[in-house]
Amino acid sequence: MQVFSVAVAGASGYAGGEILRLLLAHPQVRIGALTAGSSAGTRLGDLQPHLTPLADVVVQETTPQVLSEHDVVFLALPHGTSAQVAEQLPDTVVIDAGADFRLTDADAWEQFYGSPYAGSWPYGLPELPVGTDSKQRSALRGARRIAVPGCYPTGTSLALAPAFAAGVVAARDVVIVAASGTSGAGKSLKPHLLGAEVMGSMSPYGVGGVHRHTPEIEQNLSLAAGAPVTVSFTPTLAPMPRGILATCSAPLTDGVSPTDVRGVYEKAYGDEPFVQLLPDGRWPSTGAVLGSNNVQLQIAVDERIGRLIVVSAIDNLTKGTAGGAVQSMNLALGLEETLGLPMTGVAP
Ligand SMILES: NC(=O)C1=CN([C@@H]2O[C@H](COP(=O)(O)OP(=O)(O)OC[C@H]3O[C@@H](n4cnc5c(N)ncnc54)[C@H](OP(=O)(O)O)[C@@H]3O)[C@@H](O)[C@H]2O)C=CC1
Ligand SMILES: CC(=O)N[C@@H](CCC(=O)OP(=O)(O)O)C(=O)O
Repeated sequence: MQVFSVAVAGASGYAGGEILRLLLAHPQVRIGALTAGSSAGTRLGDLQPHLTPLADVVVQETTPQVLSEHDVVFLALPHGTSAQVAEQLPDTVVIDAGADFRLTDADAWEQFYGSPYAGSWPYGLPELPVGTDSKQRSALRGARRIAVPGCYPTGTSLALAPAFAAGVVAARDVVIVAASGTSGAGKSLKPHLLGAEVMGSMSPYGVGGVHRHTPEIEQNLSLAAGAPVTVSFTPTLAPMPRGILATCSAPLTDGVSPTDVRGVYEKAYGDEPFVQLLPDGRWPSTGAVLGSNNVQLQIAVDERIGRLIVVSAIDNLTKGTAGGAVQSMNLALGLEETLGLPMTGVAP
């Protein structure tokens, strides 16, 4: 059995920590260098106390020399940092959890990120329908560079893409409201994320089409539809550490019945190991997907106003980041896609 050496840059952060949690259970991976920024020189056990088997590994500085000795490098670094590191790793498979290479439209990048465009890499969302008969996974097999999706785009794109791919919704008045756990904002100290601000309270942010995941969601849905799709996207912060619950809706095409829509989703996801269309009447919850690579979905048709409503739940750190990253690595290396990825959540 082939074993691949893997380094993680950003090992002290939330995304890097979750990548390591999954890699520790991966049968074909040997964890090598762990790197970070200001915490270089610290034992991982002092930074990520839940990663017991790696407690005595000392985190190193993030340099091309340290990282290039590996078959695979995961980058879990702030936006802009990963692009600089990746270009110095020409011979390594690089899986970037950051946003640097997610967008194919340079103007959209500059508008939403306000920095120079670095380019685009194959997008790491294997289950994403691309047109009627294809999925994004075909672009990931054997890839040497992969851009892992943002957490909101993962849950929301998988919620609506089958409907766009099948043409059962119209590409206008698409509305998405999603609540995220606070780990989505990373580990660094931010005043609006203090416990006293977040506990027992919910609030929106990035309202009015300005959140940087808006163009990423539009890119995914446009790819599915084969035509431009625009969305109204409103993120909200929820008083929980992990999870994203997204409520997504779009106008139904004339003459489409609730049974037709259910058939579309059953066909799109019936064979997907990580995407579960729940039985009628049961609704997704973040608690049920906690710590797993699963996406739970449920659909409803509001016949009174002719809209499709799709609710999705993911764990933002697992399927929304690290799980998507490891799943993409499996495809890039020609391994079984599900290796090392939890399909059971943690409850209660
Ligand atoms: N949290 C989430 O749900 C998701 C996060 N992501 C992406 O993953 C990436 C990491 O996010 P997250 O883990 O949340 O962030 P954190 O703030 O928790 O971690 C950031 C990591 O980057 C390291 N770092 C910061 N600056 C540098 C630098 N100049 N050189 C080397 N290392 C540096 C930090 O090291 P140190 O501690 O030593 O400073 C730390 O390990 C981001 O691009 C984020 O957008 C993607 C999807 C979802
Ligand atoms: C709750 C929260 O703050 N979430 C983050 C998104 C996390 C994510 O997916 O990050 P990247 O696109 O940066 O990789 C945000 O809204 O900025």
